Amino acid sequence: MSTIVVDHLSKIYPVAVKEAGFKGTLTHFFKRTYRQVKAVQDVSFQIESGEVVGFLGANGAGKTTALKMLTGLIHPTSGRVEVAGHIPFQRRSTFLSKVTLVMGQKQQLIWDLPALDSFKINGAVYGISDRALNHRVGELSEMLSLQGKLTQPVRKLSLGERMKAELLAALLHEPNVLFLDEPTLGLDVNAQVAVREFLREYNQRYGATVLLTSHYMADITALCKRVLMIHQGQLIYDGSLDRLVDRFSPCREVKVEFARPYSAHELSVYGDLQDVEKQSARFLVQQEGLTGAIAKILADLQVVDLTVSDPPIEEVIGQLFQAGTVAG
Ligand SMILES: Nc1ncnc2c1ncn2[C@@H]1O[C@H](COP(=O)(O)OP(=O)(O)OP(=O)(O)O)[C@@H](O)[C@H]1O
Repeated sequence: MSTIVVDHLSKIYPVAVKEAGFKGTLTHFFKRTYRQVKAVQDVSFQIESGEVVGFLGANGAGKTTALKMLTGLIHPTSGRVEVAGHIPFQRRSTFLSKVTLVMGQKQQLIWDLPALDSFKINGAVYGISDRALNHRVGELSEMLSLQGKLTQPVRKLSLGERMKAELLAALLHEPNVLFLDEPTLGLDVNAQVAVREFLREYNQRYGATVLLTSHYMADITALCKRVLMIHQGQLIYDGSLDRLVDRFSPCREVKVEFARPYSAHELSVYGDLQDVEKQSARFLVQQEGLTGAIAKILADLQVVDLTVSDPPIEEVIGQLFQAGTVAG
């Protein structure tokens, strides 16, 4: 059974336009003109109970807007959304008790209080008994390896511990539909892995349905078999991650530091040049040509350091769009 049903969903934001200067301010004051930002355009998909789905798109593609409509924070301009059998924007308590939204860049825990105190406040808001709350905190803090960290003020926790405590707070009411917007944003690699492992275990233990956005491809590959890809508000891909990667010959990111400066013109023959600074450069190189490209860079140029990594997901997506390899 589909837990999430999105049917021809659109969101248009009216944005006031103001011309520069005093005249512009005066005109704006008396008669406002608006332009329309089509943040989400005619998007349809369904997510089955227990699925973990990655929601991909470059900055400004419309992911957060879609998540806000799915959680009832904003009203769609048109189309229909149903989550766990509810219309989100009605904000019924039966709906709110089933879903949670975690935004990596926003925090709900109170900075100067121990996380445990914030949990008690959340518990009261959701009407969770002390006994049930203690049990839930014990279970989740064990899964998140947070024991002993919940009685110190949140400001004293590391970023990774704080994100885990944020997750704990967001899951106290036992939601089974999780909307996660960049849950690993800014975390170091170990903390990213810990959060990922937790999400996998939570999904398996509680059969939770998860829709996840992340700029870290590793989050998506570790957790999601299926991905939705949104571009300029439109859904351009809905299918398996494997098929997406198969369809696009993956690139690697090659960062090089040189002993002397080279011009962009000189460097452009070694790969798809992304940035050049004084004595460093960053390329995207197709996987199959990687060894040859590195050998040529090392042979031709005065290299001090060279690293190869996965490119940021936005660039992978950007490449996909440029190459026109992803069709609707
Ligand atoms: N409240 C708003 N008013 C006007 N325009 C908005 C508003 N919120 C978002 N937008 C615009 O809608 C578009 C989609 O934004 P959204 O935040 O949904 O993208 P996103 O995919 O989540 O991006 P990011 O990865 O950068 O968070 C962007 O052009 C953005 O500027």
